[in-house]
Amino acid sequence: MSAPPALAVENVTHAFGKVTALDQVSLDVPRGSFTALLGVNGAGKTTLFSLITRLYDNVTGSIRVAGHDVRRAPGPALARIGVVFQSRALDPGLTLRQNMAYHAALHGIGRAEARERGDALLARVGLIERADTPVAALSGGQVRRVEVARALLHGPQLLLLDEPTVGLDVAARRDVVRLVRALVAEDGVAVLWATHLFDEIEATDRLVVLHLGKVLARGTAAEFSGGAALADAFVAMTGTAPEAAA
Ligand SMILES: Nc1ncnc2c1ncn2[C@@H]1O[C@H](COP(=O)(O)OP(=O)(O)OP(=O)(O)O)[C@@H](O)[C@H]1O
Repeated sequence: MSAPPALAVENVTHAFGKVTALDQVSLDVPRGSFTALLGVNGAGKTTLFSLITRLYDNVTGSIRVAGHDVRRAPGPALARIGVVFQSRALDPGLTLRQNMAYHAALHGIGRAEARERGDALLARVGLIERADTPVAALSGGQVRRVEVARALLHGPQLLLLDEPTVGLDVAARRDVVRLVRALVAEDGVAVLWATHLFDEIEATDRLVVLHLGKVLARGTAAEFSGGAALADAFVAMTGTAPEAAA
């Protein structure tokens, strides 16, 4: 039997009162793949991430991480997930190394191993020279790269990123995208990348289009756009104005 995917979401529905944020959502992220989750504001991306990471209990359906159901086996499932949320996860007054040590301790990683892994990951994201600098002195793009390193401390198979380039300038966006794609290609990490920015998606990427809580399309970006620009295909499918989709 082949190994289960890094993430398998089946028929997940979630409502906030009368608002159905997710409606029978199914998708998967194969091991070692980059999958883009494309949706404009209110699509349900953050709600989905909150269910995968058990901030919310999923009400119906199932979510499995490398075969482990997040409700029935939360420990093994969560141990395999790294997350970069929209909100900042680092203490700005602490240095990069101190932040890494703190998060390693939260994962129960011993001091010596934490230092070794923390430094290796800071090197991986190109910031080892800044290891003893406070996070407050970094640029927005550098902070994002440290957040990626932090999310990888416990060696997860699946990395979730919720609109990680929002608020960054063009060069910093490009660096973060490149870094995460390299983690997939070279380190075998599986990535689910939530975004509303079409230019972050490449033709060969696996793509899930989420709109108003429903999955409207799954496949490669090229299959979805059928030769047209991705934004045009999205607007044609959803009727959402280009301004909102930009
Ligand atoms: N805590 C909450 N209480 C009530 N409604 C919520 C809550 N969180 C999300 N919603 C609603 O659920 C729907 C999906 O929101 P969600 O934040 O998951 O979308 P999103 O794709 O992440 O969009 P954004 O990029 O704006 O965060 C929206 O209609 C939103 O208003």
